[in-house]
Parts: sequence; C-alpha cells; structure tokens
Amino acid sequence: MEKKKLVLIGNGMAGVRAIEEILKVSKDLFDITIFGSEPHPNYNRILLSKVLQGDTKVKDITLNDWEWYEENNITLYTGETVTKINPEMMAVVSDKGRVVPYDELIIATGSVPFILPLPGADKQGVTAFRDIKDTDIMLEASKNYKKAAVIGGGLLGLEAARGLLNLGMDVSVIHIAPTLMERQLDETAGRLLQKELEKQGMKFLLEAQTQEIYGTDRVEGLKFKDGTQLEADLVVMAVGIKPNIELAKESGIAVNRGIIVNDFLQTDLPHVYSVGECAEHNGIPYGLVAPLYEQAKVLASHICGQEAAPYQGSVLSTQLKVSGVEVFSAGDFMDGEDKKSLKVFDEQDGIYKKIVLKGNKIVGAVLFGDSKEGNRLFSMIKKEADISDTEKITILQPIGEEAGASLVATMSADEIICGCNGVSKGAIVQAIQEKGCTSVDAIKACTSASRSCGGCKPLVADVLQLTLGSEFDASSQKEAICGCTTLSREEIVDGIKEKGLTHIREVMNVLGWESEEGCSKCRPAVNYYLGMVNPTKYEDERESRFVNERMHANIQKDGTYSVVPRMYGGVTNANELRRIADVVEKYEIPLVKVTGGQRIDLFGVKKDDLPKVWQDLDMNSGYAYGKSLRTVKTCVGETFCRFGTQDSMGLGIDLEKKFEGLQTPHKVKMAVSACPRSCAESGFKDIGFIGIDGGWEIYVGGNGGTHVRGGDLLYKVKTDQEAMEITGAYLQYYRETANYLERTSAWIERVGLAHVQSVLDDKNKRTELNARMDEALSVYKDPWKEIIESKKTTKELFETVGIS
Ligand SMILES: Cc1cc2nc3c(=O)[nH]c(=O)nc-3n(C[C@H](O)[C@H](O)[C@H](O)COP(=O)(O)OP(=O)(O)OC[C@H]3O[C@@H](n4cnc5c(N)ncnc54)[C@H](O)[C@@H]3O)c2cc1C
Ligand SMILES: NC(=O)c1ccc[n+]([C@@H]2O[C@H](COP(=O)([O-])OP(=O)(O)OC[C@H]3O[C@@H](n4cnc5c(N)ncnc54)[C@H](O)[C@@H]3O)[C@@H](O)[C@H]2O)c1
Ligand code: SF4
Ligand code: FES
Repeated sequence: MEKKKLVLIGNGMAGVRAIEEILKVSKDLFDITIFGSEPHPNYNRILLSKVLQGDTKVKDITLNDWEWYEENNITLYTGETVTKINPEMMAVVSDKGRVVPYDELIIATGSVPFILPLPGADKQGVTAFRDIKDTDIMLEASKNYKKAAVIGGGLLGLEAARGLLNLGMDVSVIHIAPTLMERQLDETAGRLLQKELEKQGMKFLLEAQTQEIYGTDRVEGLKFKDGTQLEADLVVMAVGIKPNIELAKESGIAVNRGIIVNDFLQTDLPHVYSVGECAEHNGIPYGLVAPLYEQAKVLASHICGQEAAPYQGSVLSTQLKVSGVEVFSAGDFMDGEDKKSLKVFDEQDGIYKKIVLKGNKIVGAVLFGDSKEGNRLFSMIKKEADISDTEKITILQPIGEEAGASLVATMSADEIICGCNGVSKGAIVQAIQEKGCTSVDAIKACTSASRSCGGCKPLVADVLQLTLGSEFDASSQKEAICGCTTLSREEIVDGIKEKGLTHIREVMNVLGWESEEGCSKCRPAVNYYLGMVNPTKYEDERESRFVNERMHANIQKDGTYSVVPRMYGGVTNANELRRIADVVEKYEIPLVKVTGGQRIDLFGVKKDDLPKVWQDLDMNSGYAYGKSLRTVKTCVGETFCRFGTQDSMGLGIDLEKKFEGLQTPHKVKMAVSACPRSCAESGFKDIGFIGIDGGWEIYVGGNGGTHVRGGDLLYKVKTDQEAMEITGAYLQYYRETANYLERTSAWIERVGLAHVQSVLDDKNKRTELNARMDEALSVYKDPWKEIIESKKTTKELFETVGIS
C-alpha cells in the first residue's frame, strides 16, 4: 500500500509528540515531512528555565536528535517556515519556496509570546523568553550587564527571574496584579511566594504598569504610569502567550483565540488537524504540555484510522520550577459563592494548603511550602472525588499510619505520578515488573514518566524503591545506556567480554534488549564497545554510525558536506596546498576556511563529488567528523620561536601520526606548545603538552567548548618518548572506561584525576594499556582510501543513503 503524505508544520513539543504517537501505531502509514522555523531538532522547551538557572545545558535538552528523524525516514526542514497552506492543491509552501503536497496536515505552530506594545519595546536588550535564541540573549546579557527587569510575575516570569539571579544579575519583577501568579494561586499563596522569593534576592514592584522602555539603542530602564522609573539593561517580557494562528487564519481555517478543533483535533478544513498551544478546543487554548500530549494521543489514533476516545478537555495542574520553593496549583482553586474551601495554614513554617470543594467534590487545590500531596489531590480533582465519607482534614494532613507511610505506598494504581505525561503509578509498576526497568532513566524510556519538566523524578524513584523492595539498591542506581535496555555501560562491556559477543544484533539478543532494532543511542554505543573490546576481529557496522561518520564528511545545513584533509600537526607544504587549490576549482567548492584546529576545511562539497574529491586530494581524512583523534594543534616551537624550549611541531606530528584514526568514546583534540605561553592553547585540550626546560608538562581533561574546563596537570616528563607512552596509556584507559559520547573533560571529573594517576603510576598497567592501544591502532586504514578502492561501498554510500 502506498504511504500517505503527512506534513507537520511546527517541530515543537506537541507536534512531534503527535508524530511519536503515530509511529507507535505504525511506521508504515505515512511519508512524514516536518517543517520547523527554529534551526534545532525537537527540544524540551520546558527545560529552558533549567538552562537559564544553570541546572542543564541547551545540548542536553534535545528530545529527538537528528538521527531520530533519519531513522524514522522523516524529512525535516529546519530553519524553514511554512508561509502558506493551499487547500485546493493540498500543499504547503515554505518561505524558501518549497512546495510539499499533503494527504493529511497537522498544524502545530505553538504560541507566540505576547509583547507589550510599549514605546521602546524594540530596543536592544528587550526579549521574550520562549526559545533557545531568547535564552542565549539572556545568558549573553548576564555576562556584560547587571540589572534585569522581568515584566510579568507568572510562571514564566518567575522562572526567568530565578535564572537571572543565578546568573549574578540584580533582578526586579514588575507585576501588574497585587499578588504573584494570580492565575494559579490565591492571595495567601501568592504573598507567601513573594516572601520566599524576596528571601532568595528577588525584588518586586506590584500593581505596576509599565508605560515606556527608555534608552538610546539599548534599554536603560523602565518608566511606569505613576511616574516612577527603574534602571534596567535587560528587560524580559513574560506577560503571557498568544496562540500562533496567523498561518491557519490566512488559509481560511476557522479560528477564534486559537485554531478551532473538534474532539479529534480536526479543523474545519478536511484533512487538516491542529494540536498544541495553537489549537482551541471547546473555547480553550492550553499552555501546558500535559493537555497537549493528551491531544497528541487522540490525534494520532484518529489519523491512523484507529478507534479513538474523543478528547474532552483537560483539568490543569502547575508547579513552579524554582528550587527551594514548593508551589502547586490544580483545577478551580478560587473559593466563591458555590465553592467552599478547606485550609491549613502553618504560618511558622510557611506551609499553606487549601482544597476547594463544590458540594462534596474536590474541584481545586493550592499548596505552598509542602506540595507532596499534589499528585494525590490532582487525581482526586480529575476524578471529581466524592469526599462525603472522608474526614476532610485528613485529605490535607494525613494522620496516623498514613502520615508515616511513604506517599507512593498509599497511592492507588490509577493515581498519576507524572502529570506532564499522564503516567500512573500502575504503569510505572508494570514497567518495573514486566519490562525489568530498574532505574529512573529506564522508566523514562519505557513510559515517558519524567521526560518533560522532570518534577516527578523523586516520586518515580520512590515507586521504584517500593516495587523493588530489598532488591533496590540506591548506590547501584546505574544508568541504562538508553531505553532499549536496562543495562549500564559496564554490564554491556562485561557481557561482550564474558560471552564473546561479536555483533550488535547478538549483543541485543543475548543481553535481552527490549527493542529489536535498538535505537540511535544504543547502536553507535554498542558498535563502539564491540570495536573497543575486539579491535582486530570486530568489523565496524557502518549503519550504526552517525551520518557524518558513515559518510566520512560533515553534513551541512544545506545538505552539502565539508571535507577536512589530514595535516599532521597543522603543518603543510606546497604540494598539498596546490592539490587542495585544484580540487577547490575543479569541484567549484564555494568556501575554503582555516579551522580553529589549524586545518583547511572545504565547505559545500556535493555528496556525489565526495569520492572524487578525496581521490584528487590524495591526503588522509582529517576525521573532523569522528569520535576519534581530531587534530593536534602545534605552535612553531624551538625551530622558529625565540621562546621555544622544545620541538612542538615534531611531537605534534608524531602524536598525530601515531593516534590517527583511533576510535574513541568522543572526539579527542590535542595541542603541543613549546613554552608556557601556550600559543596552541594546550590548557584547553583533551590532552595538551607544554614545553618546559628539560621536558614536557602533560595536561588532561581540558575543554574549550560549551563546558569550558582548564586541563589538569597529569605528569611532567622528560622526553618525547615518555610523552608518547603516557598519552597511549591515558587514551587507552579513557577508551576502556568512558561511556560512549563522554568527553575526556567529563570522564576525568567522574573518575577523578588521582584515580587515573594511580593507574598510570603502575608501570605494568601502563605497558598493558599501551599494548592494547597498539592492537587497536594496528587495524587503522584511511577511510577515504578504502571507499575509493571499493566500488561497492562507494555505490552503497553515495547512491543509497538519501538525506534531505
Ligand atoms: C521557559 C518555558 C518553560 C516552560 N515550562 C513549562 C512547564 O514546566 N510545564 C509545562 O507543562 N509547560 C511549560 N512550558 C510550556 C510548554 O513548553 C509549551 O506548552 C509547549 O512547548 C507547547 O508545545 P507546542 O508544540 O504547542 O509549541 P512549541 O513547542 O512552541 O512548538 C511550535 C513550533 O512551531 C514552530 N513554528 C511556528 N510556526 C511555524 C511555521 N509556520 N512553520 C514552521 N514552523 C513553525 C515554532 O518555531 C516552534 O518551534 C514552558 C514554556 C517555556 C517557554
Ligand atoms: N512551570 C510551568 O508550568 C511553566 C513555566 C513557564 C511557562 N509556562 C507556560 O508558559 C506560558 C507563558 O507563561 P507566562 O507566565 O508568560 O503566562 P501567564 O499568562 O501565566 O502569566 C503572565 C503574567 O503576567 C502578568 N502581566 C500581564 N500583563 C502585565 C503587564 N503589563 N505588566 C506586568 N505584568 C503583567 C499577568 O498578571 C500574569 O500573571 C503559559 O502558558 C505558562 O503556563 C509554564
Ligand atoms: S608557545 Fe612559546 S614557543 Fe610556542 S610559539 Fe608561543 S611563545 Fe613560541
Ligand atoms: S511531572 Fe513533568 S515530567 Fe513528570
């Protein structure tokens, strides 16, 4: 059966969740194309607050990496916005003029932040807080400026303010209402929250109406309606969001505040669905992921032709993601004429709890200071639980046996543990008992619990502990390498060694993988571990490598490749330069650039030209794409520099020639400088050498990327030969003990410098490590030459792998 064409507009949280749900039903129904305005793969927008607060990094919030799209045959156009939907042609048109037909279309364009139309709102230093770009603006501003003003004291504004405080800024929150988070909290909780945040260093201007943002080019401050002013050199607007409906509206789709959808997420245009913050169901556009994920599930069933229960709207619960503050709110939390409340207020400890009752049914709750009961109350609210037979106060304040018992122990199987993803205690217990999950990460992969805001992690861990009982060992809370298995790196490597496993499939079968095919996380990892354990026998499985490593070149955003030939130690000659120049002209290569690692990078090479380019270059691959030794950067050293005390180019070339092509858990960069001035930046490399009188200092674990880290002094050695010996042993130990994709900087922090030194101090161990290193190096062949020599590989690689 021919696949139907499915187009998704919006590569965000709700749209891609709908695609994940569709793929769970069947991978064979649709040819999927996704357009996303942002230049990133699908990421966890929720965690931007945590990025700003310094708890995580942008690179760690990806939900589905580039490989996921490729693996699921999804054509992805990032940095490309759909500007038109043509219902007659059943096609969408992008801002790049691309026309893509659809049989089914999903609009998931999310929201746009509301920007107050104030004079000066377009000045430099004024930003919203919605995406990675906004987060980068704030992170950057905090390096050069001191005073931040956040307009809006809702969830987003307060999370932004906490982040900016963490970044060392002086932060004022300007809020229009008399109390904070008035859309989620009653007055008492709002005031308690303000007090707590003031203790953390936040300042508040309540009932303040901003009139103008002043400054020349950059913002210098705010003027308020009452004539007062506030100095600020960064202004963050967090005053709510608007569903992003323009595209739908212009295409004639019925809209109100959002794109109007029915109970199956269909718009009024045939074959066009809408999901996420842009959609309006029964008059409500939602702004939290839990309802959007519920919608995604219904949409997926319907579009796949399955019988689906209709979406009937969602009850909401929220939690503020600010450490040290427990705030929870759910349902209809305001008491009034027909709603009465029950409250507990411990002023001394700053704990406030309230439930709102309509007759005998719980319809809402607010908790401050202690939100443990949040999930239980939320379940009761969702079920509209009748509490006529319960002693009311015990709902808020468990007493007797219940008070002492673990919270999860008292929860029933249908109670929700992960609000964002709607995962119940029963589903988690099932994952533990039936799928063998033994860690929070494994449960995340199996059930999605804790995959979004992460707030439920402690509860998931409690369920784990409760279910495993005496088998639970907190200290052995190993991390499974991915959701396809419950095994850790060590267990897999041990399994490979003990059982003599030789192929990825065999590893998966014998070690009991849950998913038959594995995934883009475990396959490259297992491929590496197999090669590391059996370097001479293992045949690398090309299909399990990331696309750049398969193609032996770096794929660029326009689908062309960049090519970096090897130049040992960054040293070249007229012959090589002449060949490079000829290749550039012959293949009309649009950009030639010198890299930070002292190499020449040829950008814009067409896929079909790659083998011919390599042939004509007649140089080895510089492995600029690989989890391997990348470059050894060198200064000119004693040969030319008057400060030089050592032959840095000589050692650099020797190192690069020896360790070229070595497969490592992550990329490895080296540098050799001939004196402490360190012109080759040896202090920020995986391994850096600094020439001193009578020898070398060897620094390790340095990193100049997103996690900047100065290297640690590992040893001082006297000769080049000793430097090579230590490097061999050190790199081999890293290869054998690091997790796949763990840089040396992270590895050395995990295992400890002293530990590594204690291993390398042992002469026998050093010799053994070097022997295994030599074995690994013995199988290296230059991949470009190998490909050129094999017509079959050239054909397979350059004719069968379709990358759009
Ligand atoms: C800092 C922050 C913290 C948050 N914290 C929480 C939280 O703790 N809990 C919670 O439940 N929710 C939270 N949210 C809200 C949550 O992130 C959103 O509800 C969710 O991301 C909405 O998903 P969506 O897919 O509808 O929209 P989005 O994730 O915004 O995705 C829409 C995507 O579509 C793209 N797009 C728009 N128009 C086009 C077009 N024409 N062509 C191509 N692409 C287009 C956009 O660029 C965007 O990438 C938070 C939001 C932010 C900003
Ligand atoms: N922890 C979480 O669940 C979380 C975190 C961040 C964002 N979000 C979601 O992201 C979206 C955006 O969050 P938000 O906080 O911007 O929206 P919001 O609508 O919840 O809050 C906006 C706040 O800004 C205030 N405001 C409005 N106009 C103002 C003005 N002129 N001056 C000062 N204050 C003004 C409002 O009184 C309101 O409290 C929401 O859907 C929210 O649910 C959720
Ligand atoms: S590191 Fe020292 S020896 Fe090398 S180029 Fe710089 S100053 Fe000269
Ligand atoms: S409650 Fe947000 S991830 Fe579970």
